[in-house]
Amino acid sequence: MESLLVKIGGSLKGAAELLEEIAAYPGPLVLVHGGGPNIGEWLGRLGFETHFHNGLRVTPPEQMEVVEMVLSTLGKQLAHGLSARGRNAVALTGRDAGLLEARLLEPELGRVGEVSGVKTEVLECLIQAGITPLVAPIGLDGEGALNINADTAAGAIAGALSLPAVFLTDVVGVLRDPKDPATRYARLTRGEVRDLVAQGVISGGMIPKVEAALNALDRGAPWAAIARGERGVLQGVLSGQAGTRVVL
Ligand SMILES: Nc1ncnc2c1ncn2[C@@H]1O[C@H](COP(=O)(O)OP(=O)(O)O)[C@@H](O)[C@H]1O
Ligand SMILES: CC(=O)N[C@@H](CCC(=O)OP(=O)(O)O)C(=O)O
Repeated sequence: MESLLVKIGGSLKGAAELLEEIAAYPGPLVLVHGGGPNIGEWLGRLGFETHFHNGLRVTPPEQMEVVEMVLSTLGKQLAHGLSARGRNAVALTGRDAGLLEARLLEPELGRVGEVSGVKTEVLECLIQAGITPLVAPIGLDGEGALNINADTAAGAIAGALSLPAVFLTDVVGVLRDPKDPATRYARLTRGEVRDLVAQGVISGGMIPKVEAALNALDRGAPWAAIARGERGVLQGVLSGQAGTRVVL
């Protein structure tokens, strides 16, 4: 069975149904998870205000520790959820074995990074050993941890490992009308993506997803798709029945 990189959106909050689906996949998987809603919730509880700029969370240094704590805990919870369902999983962040080298994106965004290098060794070792790695999107530069959008991290890792990239989220794919699941695009080219972003049809959290899908393809992923994290989705995406395939 084909190896896949699967990105789990924070919007899915590790739903039991999704864990069942992922645990049951018969082939090797590398998982990258988000956690945006949980990060927002914890920042709020701790009295921090949170702002987004072009879909990225502005992350002042004093909030970075919270981001890292939330993502690390979420990774461990997901690893437990999968291990308990018979798929042994280990949760990592970009700090482990130098996995995600990053650089500061724009100083005005605070500790927000983009991936500058992926050290794939630890992922390859775990896959070889039959263990599923889960990666939280924390990168490292010379100063310490950087907050990376999880879609961006997933695209970079899929490219580095030459794995198909499957972005699981809370919608069935890219939609012409975000409120109507019947308007799903089965396939989108780079040019079509660019037009839909310019028209405002693709907005918010969908922008980093389509960009990450294109980036993964540019870096060597054989294919990329965006689909809803539900039972049967991985087979659906593999057969081309579910989700939106992004092509070059
Ligand atoms: N054209 C579009 N089609 C589908 N969803 C869209 C579109 N434009 C914006 N979105 C939004 O993108 C969201 C998915 O991104 P996001 O909330 O960041 O998810 P995740 O946490 O899974 O990464 C959808 O729930 C929807 O509100
Ligand atoms: C820089 C940046 O925006 N980082 C994201 C990282 C988590 C993420 O991307 O989670 P989702 O997949 O749930 O959106 C954040 O702080 O929310």
